Amino acid sequence: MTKRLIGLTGGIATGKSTVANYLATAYNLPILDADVYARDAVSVGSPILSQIAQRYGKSEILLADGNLNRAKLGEIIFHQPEERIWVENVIHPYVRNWFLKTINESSATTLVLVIPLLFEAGLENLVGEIWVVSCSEAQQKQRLIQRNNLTNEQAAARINSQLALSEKITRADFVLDNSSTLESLLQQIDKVMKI
Ligand SMILES: CC(C)(COP(=O)(O)OP(=O)(O)OC[C@H]1O[C@@H](n2cnc3c(N)ncnc32)[C@H](O)[C@@H]1O)[C@@H](O)C(=O)NCCC(=O)NCCS
Ligand SMILES: Nc1ncnc2c1ncn2[C@@H]1O[C@H](COP(=O)(O)OP(=O)(O)OP(=O)(O)O)[C@@H](O)[C@H]1O
Repeated sequence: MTKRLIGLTGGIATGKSTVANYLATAYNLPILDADVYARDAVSVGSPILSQIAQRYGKSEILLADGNLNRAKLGEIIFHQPEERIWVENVIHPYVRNWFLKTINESSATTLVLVIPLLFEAGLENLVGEIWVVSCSEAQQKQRLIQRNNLTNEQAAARINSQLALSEKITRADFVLDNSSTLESLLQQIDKVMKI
């Protein structure tokens, strides 16, 4: 039987995790999260973390305990597009393989794949339908600043590293508008799940 593969994307901090948490609790759906796989890719002792350390210098990019200094790598890749592309080229194949392996091994009939960079990384074909979670640009920036404790400039750099949300909306099968209350968002999810 073919599996229903829901690709959940949107801009940074527009509400993907909020939607995924609801799909997990209310619909008991398994959630596969690209950010989790991307973290796994750079775990202590991994070949990918070694490559990153080699490029940026161990003392520069690793914390005292050997973990990746994520804030430091973020400062680099969200300000230098060529470095972002380099990092993506080493991490994305790992993430893609993890998705393929997990989908293959799962006995679930419906799976939710949370992929922030679904369009940017050309992963449209991995999923059967694309849901885009949206809100206004001002809300997105505000939520990002608040949740990650970023400056206005840092938040803008992250947002600008991604394909414009307006463009993602045009490529969606379903758009979930998260510019209002949580309740309104959950109602929209229930509606789409009934289709
Ligand atoms: C730069 C890193 C270390 C910053 O870590 P941090 O803990 O601050 O953020 P986290 O990993 O939770 O990501 C938060 C969000 O940032 C955005 N983001 C992450 N990487 C990218 C990128 N290469 N381009 C655009 N946006 C990105 C996504 O919306 C993501 O959901 C990390 O994001 C990273 O390793 N990025 C490169 C790998 C990647 O492309 N990951 C995206 C999923 S495959
Ligand atoms: N309707 C809403 N009203 C107010 N705040 C919200 C709403 N929906 C989500 N938020 C808040 O906005 C922030 C971003 O939401 P969430 O973490 O779900 O986004 P995300 O798209 O998964 O982010 P990322 O791209 O970083 O993984 C969180 O702090 C969340 O609590």
